[in-house]
Amino acid sequence: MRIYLIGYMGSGKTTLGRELASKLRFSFLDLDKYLEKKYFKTIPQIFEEEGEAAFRLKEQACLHEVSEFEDVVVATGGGAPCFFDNMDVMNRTGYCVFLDVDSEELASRLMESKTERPLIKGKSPDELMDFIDKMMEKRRPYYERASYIVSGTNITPEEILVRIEFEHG
Ligand SMILES: Nc1ncnc2c1ncn2[C@@H]1O[C@H](COP(=O)(O)OP(=O)(O)OP(=O)(O)O)[C@@H](O)[C@H]1O
Ligand SMILES: O=C(O)C1=C[C@@H](O)[C@@H](O)[C@H](O)C1
Ligand SMILES: [Mg+2]
Repeated sequence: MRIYLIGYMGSGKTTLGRELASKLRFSFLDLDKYLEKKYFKTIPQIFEEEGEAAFRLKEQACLHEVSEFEDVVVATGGGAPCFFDNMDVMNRTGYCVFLDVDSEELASRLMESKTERPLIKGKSPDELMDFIDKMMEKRRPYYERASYIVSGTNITPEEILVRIEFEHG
């Protein structure tokens, strides 16, 4: 059994993923952290030294590995569902949950921690909102291929569990 949390940067994948895993007594895995450990480099370093295309290939390789782990909640990278066969892999090997948080809320959360996220580094609040809106438009069709979509500014792990248990017993 595997649960994949997908959604934009700041949607709460890491925060909710940890809580969900602890409730299910599953392990928790953050795909970004897994990648950094595997390649001995931080994500900002990979973006800077090798470019985004190289990062996406590494991300795909990590997802393929993780898709064979048992009883795990995986917080994916924000862009992971939108590249290669990643969405197919997740839907084939587990339950995929899209955390659908609106851009205003995302921008306010990300303003506090954007230095660690290379795609949004250095943006003003207005630039950030605009950037998120444009990117969400492109990403939404991928995200919406998830088995479950949960939305709002205060998504709880219980809400996700209820959806999964209700539909799968
Ligand atoms: N339900 C929530 N309500 C309010 N704030 C939240 C909620 N979930 C997460 N946050 C806050 O939003 C920020 C981003 O959360 P988190 O790191 O879990 O997102 P993420 O989806 O893992 O982002 P990334 O894709 O960049 O890894 C954190 O500061 C976290 O405390
Ligand atoms: O939204 C994205 O494309 C990204 C999100 C982060 O989780 C990291 O995977 C990386 O910074 C790229
Ligand atoms: Mg995260």
